[in-house]
Amino acid sequence: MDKIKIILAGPRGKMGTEALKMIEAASHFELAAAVDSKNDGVQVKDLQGAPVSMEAPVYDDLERCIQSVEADVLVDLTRPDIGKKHLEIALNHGLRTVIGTTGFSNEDLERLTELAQEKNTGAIIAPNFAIGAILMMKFSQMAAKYLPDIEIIEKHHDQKLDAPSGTALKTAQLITEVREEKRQGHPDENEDLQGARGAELQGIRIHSVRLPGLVAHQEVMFGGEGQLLTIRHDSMNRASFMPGVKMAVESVMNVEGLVYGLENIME
Ligand SMILES: NC(=O)C1=CN([C@@H]2O[C@H](COP(=O)(O)OP(=O)(O)OC[C@H]3O[C@@H](n4cnc5c(N)ncnc54)[C@H](O)[C@@H]3O)[C@@H](O)[C@H]2O)C=CC1
Ligand SMILES: O=C(O)C1=N[C@H](C(=O)O)C[C@H](O)C1
Repeated sequence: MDKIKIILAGPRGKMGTEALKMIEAASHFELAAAVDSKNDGVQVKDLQGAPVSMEAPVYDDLERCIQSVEADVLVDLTRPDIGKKHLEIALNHGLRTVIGTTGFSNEDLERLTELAQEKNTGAIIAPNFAIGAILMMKFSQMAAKYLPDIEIIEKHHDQKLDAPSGTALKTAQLITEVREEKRQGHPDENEDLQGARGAELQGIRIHSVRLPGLVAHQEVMFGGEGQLLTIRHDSMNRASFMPGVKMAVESVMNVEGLVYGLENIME
């Protein structure tokens, strides 16, 4: 079997450095190049935190990288504004893409779904690669059918740029597929301090906590008469995401159009 040749965007980041280790350890993956915001022309092995044996060039521009190296898949682990641009560039070049970067709006998803169709190219946007988090979202969708009063509390490290998290948005979206829109709380409820009740998506409340010491955590709370159900997932480190990144890279080789969420490719 030919190796899957990967361009990794964001190789110096918390996720990127972990992804480099995963690529190096997978015998059927090969790093074709990396795209960084700087370090154009250096070798990946010379980046801080990179495996010392990784011989692949660094580019500071994705377009030029795609034109210069032979690759099968782009993996993007950068930042919201860059991830969107990168997916657009990759699709325009017909390059299959796995996006772990979060911060995509519904409008972004609609536009990029159309572009993937138009360019006849497969792509996966995975708001969360951790298998346990996918299960947490699926279990929450199941529970929402029976307990429709729901509050999502997501907790992340204080370097996170987007709020709410991609996982919280995806969880809420999955729940809206099975739950009628519903106003929660008292009909006369008033927010005496703006934001006290969190963000709102079709009546579901979403609260974002940002603190040093946290990695990535989410609780979905369901309230019923005389009972509470809490479904919770914790990622303690970035290694927790890597089996999902690996699965996404393998799967994107056979995907048509844009797939939003790893649950769509898990058996
Ligand atoms: N889908 C998932 O399971 C997960 C997704 N994430 C998301 O992945 C993204 C990255 O997260 P972290 O690694 O924690 O962030 P980070 O801040 O540690 O890393 C981001 C990296 O992107 C680089 N970057 C910025 N502009 C760039 C450009 N133009 N080209 C190439 N690289 C560029 C930065 O230099 C930095 O090294 C975030 O959007 C985060 O929300 C994070 C963890 C899990
Ligand atoms: O920024 C992070 O760290 C994470 N981002 C993703 C999200 O926004 O849901 C996935 C995970 O929660 C970690």
